[in-house]
Amino acid sequence: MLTFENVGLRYGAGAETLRDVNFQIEPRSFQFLTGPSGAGKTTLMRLIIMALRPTRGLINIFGKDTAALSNEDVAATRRKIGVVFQDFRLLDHLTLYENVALPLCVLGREESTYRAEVIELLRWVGLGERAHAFPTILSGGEKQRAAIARALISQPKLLLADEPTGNVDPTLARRILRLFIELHRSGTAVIIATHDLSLMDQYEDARRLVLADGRLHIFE
Ligand SMILES: Nc1ncnc2c1ncn2[C@@H]1O[C@H](COP(=O)(O)OP(=O)(O)OP(=O)(O)O)[C@@H](O)[C@H]1O
Repeated sequence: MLTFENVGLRYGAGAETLRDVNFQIEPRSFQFLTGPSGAGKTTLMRLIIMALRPTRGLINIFGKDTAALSNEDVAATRRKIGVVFQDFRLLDHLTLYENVALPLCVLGREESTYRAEVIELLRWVGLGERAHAFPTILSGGEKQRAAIARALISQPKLLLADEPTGNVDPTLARRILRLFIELHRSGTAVIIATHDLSLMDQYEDARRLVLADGRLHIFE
């Protein structure tokens, strides 16, 4: 469902941040993306969601060459990808329910068609009681789980999560990992960017994509 072929990315005039990156992501697969701080994990995720264009190489997603996509196709492709950003990106003036419902609301869906789905998803991430709270009064872990719910509401085929356990204690990190594993078992491909070795050790079946010196090394 996603292929990188000889992808390079250079910011400005400096050296390449990513070099000759080659990998494939299969449907229903689970992988950790790891590497030292500054290795390019966020950059790689931004390439996948087409927030950045590669300096060279080919990126093919859901069977299409991303270089050939029209703006409309880019928007349609992004709707198939759920993203949990490092900084959550919740809107503070909306309740959790409204934040999670937003992607569907933007698509013009009637609230009656999704209300139950949003409540169910908030329950699934353990925030059923917090549906009408505003993000400003939530803990880091609660915001994290709300951001996960929002990424999942459109039932994406591919989920990207950037340091999804960076702000939570080990118990909550385990719980969040279990949510991602459950999601993967229900058919979504999952890529989790993380530095957290103990988190990766909890799911040894996962592939590891390791960035170092701009190159990607794959451990099946
Ligand atoms: N917009 C930008 N312009 C110039 N350089 C950038 C930009 N964004 C990132 N970089 C540089 O690219 C490199 C990779 O950054 P990136 O954020 O992708 O790393 P990361 O592996 O996600 O790091 P971390 O684990 O600390 O989040 C770093 O050297 C960073 O300074």
